[in-house]
Amino acid sequence: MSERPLVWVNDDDEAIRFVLERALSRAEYRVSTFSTVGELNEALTKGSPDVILTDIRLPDADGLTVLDALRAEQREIPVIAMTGFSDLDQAVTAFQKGVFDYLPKPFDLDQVLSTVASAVVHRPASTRPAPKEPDSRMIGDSPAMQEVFRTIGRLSRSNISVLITGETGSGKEVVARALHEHSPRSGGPFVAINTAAIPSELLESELFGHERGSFTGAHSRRHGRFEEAAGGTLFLDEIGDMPLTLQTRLLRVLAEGDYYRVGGRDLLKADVRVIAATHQNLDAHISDGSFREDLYHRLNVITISMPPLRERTSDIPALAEHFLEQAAIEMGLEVKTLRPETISLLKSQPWPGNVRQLQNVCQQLCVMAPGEQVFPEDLPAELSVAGPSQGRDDDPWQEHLRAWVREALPTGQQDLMVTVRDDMEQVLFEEALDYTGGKRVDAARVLGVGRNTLTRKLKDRDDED
Ligand SMILES: Nc1ncnc2c1ncn2[C@@H]1O[C@H](COP(=O)(O)OP(=O)(O)OP(=O)(O)O)[C@@H](O)[C@H]1O
Repeated sequence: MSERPLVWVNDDDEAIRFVLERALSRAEYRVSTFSTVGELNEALTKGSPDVILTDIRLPDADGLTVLDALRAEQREIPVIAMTGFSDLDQAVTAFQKGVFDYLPKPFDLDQVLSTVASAVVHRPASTRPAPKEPDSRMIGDSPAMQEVFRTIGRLSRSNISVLITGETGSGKEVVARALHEHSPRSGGPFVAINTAAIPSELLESELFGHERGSFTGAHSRRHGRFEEAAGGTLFLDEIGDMPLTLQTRLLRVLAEGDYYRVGGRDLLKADVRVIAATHQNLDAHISDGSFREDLYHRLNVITISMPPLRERTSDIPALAEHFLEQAAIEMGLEVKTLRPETISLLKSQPWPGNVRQLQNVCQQLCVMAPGEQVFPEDLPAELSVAGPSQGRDDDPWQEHLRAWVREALPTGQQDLMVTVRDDMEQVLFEEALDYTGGKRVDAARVLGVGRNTLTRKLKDRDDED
């Protein structure tokens, strides 16, 4: 997952800083605030935001001078200017100096957010944070994953379109990267775009680029993802969310092999292999008319279906080990290991968030688990055990028992019944005696067994000890 975009706000009015910081943080941006041009310039020597929002009239200098500083260093960070003393001249000057957009105060917060969103999407590729080198190792011993590996292997000499289906977090992007890395295009770029994350009105220019002035806010020519991915692979994630008009355009580009930037006249060659992914049922979208059937067939030359994690629980130990190690390296902490009973518990979870959810749990454990070994009780609360007292047929403890049995049987372990019964009695006796303050008569009553039975069993245990 990429990092949240960083927005720097420069305004000498504390109330404005407060309001903007709150609104932007709620919209999932990271925010830093400054109150003078000096402070902002100082910060620019050490860091680089994705977008700068600056007042023009600041106590020490004109806020627009930041544009001169950025230009001198050839840094293309979009700057949005704000001012309470707006007039046409000032707006014109701001645009001439190269601001991304201009917001006269008092502004509407929704307008600020949409302008920032648009600046983030259209910032030049060079200012986007370099994607973290992904650990492209794909883990999975389960038969289902072995089948996925075989398909990737079979496709390694081809450039055909692949549609990857599977629940969210099941590893679709990992598969897309693997397909790219094992393809004749591996020397070219791998460019991913999440169709669902980009406002539909910006998606066309995001994909195909635009010419300067082709629409409001298009202040300079921009290369689209098709151009960025030339010679490589374009990964279209969440393809099911693509608006119909754009589906038509995409289909035409894929069929004809060339396209124009938005507002452009130069015909560009679409030199990409397209891999698409979806967690949705595209058949249903085709039936209700929200997805084009002809585009579906063009994208879906081969389908790879990612099985959900809960259907390949045998992958959990290796995945967890990998994620615990990765988290420890990233955070500079010691590598933790899972106790066998913790693994059994993890295997019995429903994993609605799939591999990504397991990855998050491992990151959490890396920081929070107290010791080097991770015990079941160290797991986050949502993975903890509910007792049988809740009386549901699918209570997790039965699932844990099931997972334990499944694990124990192939190891050749004998006397499973005896082991389980002894452990169960031990827990029941201890808890009941604890509850009744050590009174055996009462403990036998609450457990629903005869007093003599309880006494005999306790004696047997004492003798064994
Ligand atoms: N088999 C695997 N081996 C190692 N890491 C994996 C594997 N599968 C998934 N991951 C990791 O789990 C996380 C989620 O995977 P990925 O982003 O590929 O899922 P996705 O199906 O594309 O999700 P979404 O539907 O939300 O886009 C990523 O950090 C990825 O590196």
